[in-house]
Amino acid sequence: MSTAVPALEITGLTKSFGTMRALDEVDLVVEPGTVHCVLGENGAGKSTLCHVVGGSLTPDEGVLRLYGSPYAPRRPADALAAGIAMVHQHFSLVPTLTVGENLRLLRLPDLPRRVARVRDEYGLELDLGARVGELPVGVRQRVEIVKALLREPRLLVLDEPTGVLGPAETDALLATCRRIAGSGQAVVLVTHKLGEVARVGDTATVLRGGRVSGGGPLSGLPPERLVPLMIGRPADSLDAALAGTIGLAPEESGPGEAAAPRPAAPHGRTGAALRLRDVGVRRADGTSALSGIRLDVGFGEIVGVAGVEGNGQSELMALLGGSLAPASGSVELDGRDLVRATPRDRSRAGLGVVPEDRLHEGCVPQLRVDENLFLGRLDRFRRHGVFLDRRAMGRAADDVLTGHGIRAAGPGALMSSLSGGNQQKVVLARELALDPLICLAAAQPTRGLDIGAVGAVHARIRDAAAAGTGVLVVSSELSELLVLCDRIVVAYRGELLGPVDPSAPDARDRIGALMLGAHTPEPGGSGTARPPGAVR
Ligand SMILES: Nc1ncnc2c1ncn2[C@@H]1O[C@H](COP(=O)(O)OP(=O)(O)OP(=O)(O)O)[C@@H](O)[C@H]1O
Repeated sequence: MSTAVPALEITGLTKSFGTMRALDEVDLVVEPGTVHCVLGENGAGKSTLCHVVGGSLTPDEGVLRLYGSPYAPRRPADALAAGIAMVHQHFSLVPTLTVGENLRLLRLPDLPRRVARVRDEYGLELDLGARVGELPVGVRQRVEIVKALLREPRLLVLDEPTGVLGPAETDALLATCRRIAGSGQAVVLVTHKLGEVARVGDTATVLRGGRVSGGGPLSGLPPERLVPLMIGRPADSLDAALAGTIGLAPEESGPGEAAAPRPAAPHGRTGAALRLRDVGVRRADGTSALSGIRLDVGFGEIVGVAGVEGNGQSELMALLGGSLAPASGSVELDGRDLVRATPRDRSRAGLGVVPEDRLHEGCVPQLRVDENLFLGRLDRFRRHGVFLDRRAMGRAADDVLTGHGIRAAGPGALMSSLSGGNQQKVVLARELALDPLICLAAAQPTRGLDIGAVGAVHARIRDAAAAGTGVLVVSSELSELLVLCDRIVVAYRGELLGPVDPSAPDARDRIGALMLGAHTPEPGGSGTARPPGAVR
């Protein structure tokens, strides 16, 4: 490790939003030529820290030094001029433009040479003529990284860059981080994934409730020491299967280590909570996004949809949420036709939907947290059918916030003021509270959540299933599906392949093969007496 002046040195950084102290006297040192990981639970202050370094937030107190010089950015342009490039959680590309057009918006001199250098040095290939809106999410993320690297930064800050990436794309990104550090620059990497930390990090700082709870060289901070610093309780309090998936066990959790089997749903209902028959969906340009989909989710059953992103999963969720109508086929909730039902009708009928893009589709950012929690159900707080009893609503919301461990200034805080993970928890809490809840369809339910919250969400999903709800989980995290689901189908080019029994010894390999389009039949069927899943 270098003994030169630190790339970034932060001392006594404090930032409050009203009464919420997001950062409280934070100290942090990043050496050049290293990858420094910033860890912490949802709402710990990680993004706020990134925004201060990137010049989009001004601190209340504290001193920043960049390569030994005082650094006090007032706006993002100051950070860029000082040699800092940022990659935030949300994409900053213009979807209607091509990759090349997006890069030209940077107005950098000598762009072709820079693009060639980034390609040769980091192996990051781009199709400059491709329209960004049509690119898979992993490729879009690559464009964001290239965009940051084109500036030839001295410090690259990545705020949860792997949340939206599949395993191969994550590997490529982590390799890029190492290469950047290897060529002498510094990287700050915000992540929830301890496996990634162990693979690329040199040093770490852990935040908890806005304060530094620990940190130092990662050689002395194995996951079992990081976990208590992050979540305030010992690593062995985590669900065993989950611990495997975050690098606390020697092997990644896999089949056979899946969660203990749940008892069959006590209500003894037969039939399907959700039934899709021969469903076809077309995109706006007329091409087929989903075809011949047959899927049953039984009462009390958890069905997973695996697959590389961009194989029809988004359209499946849009179909269930009611924003996309099928071109053919039927969609039924407990025998009730849903095809023409509005999103509100669906929610009232008992279909909970957690969309992938919670901020834009799952909630109303400019409304309060309590209004978002009871969206569509405000009537229960009306007095004399007219006045909204805001106190009662606030009390009910407070209970939900406490019960779900949601960090917010209070029920009256604007949804947009919550950290990404806490927004996610609000959307999940709202959908899980539907009454009745016949079926819950959740896309990437734990994306962006801290490791303590992931376990809590898995427990809630299992509880809902144990109470008879059918659950459909779309996730790009195969480890998550293997610990959570009774049955897994694989989205491939708009079809659902499988099913695979996650407890089968070769489940991971079989799912991997199906992701590449292999039509391997399940020996002996799904291995359960449950309704058949995708039938191909
Ligand atoms: N603009 C804002 N207005 C009010 N409060 C804010 C604002 N931005 C952040 N906060 C609050 O500051 C705290 C820290 O948020 P931050 O986004 O930094 O957390 P985080 O560690 O990045 O969390 P996550 O892992 O969920 O992304 C949170 O409690 C959040 O609600």
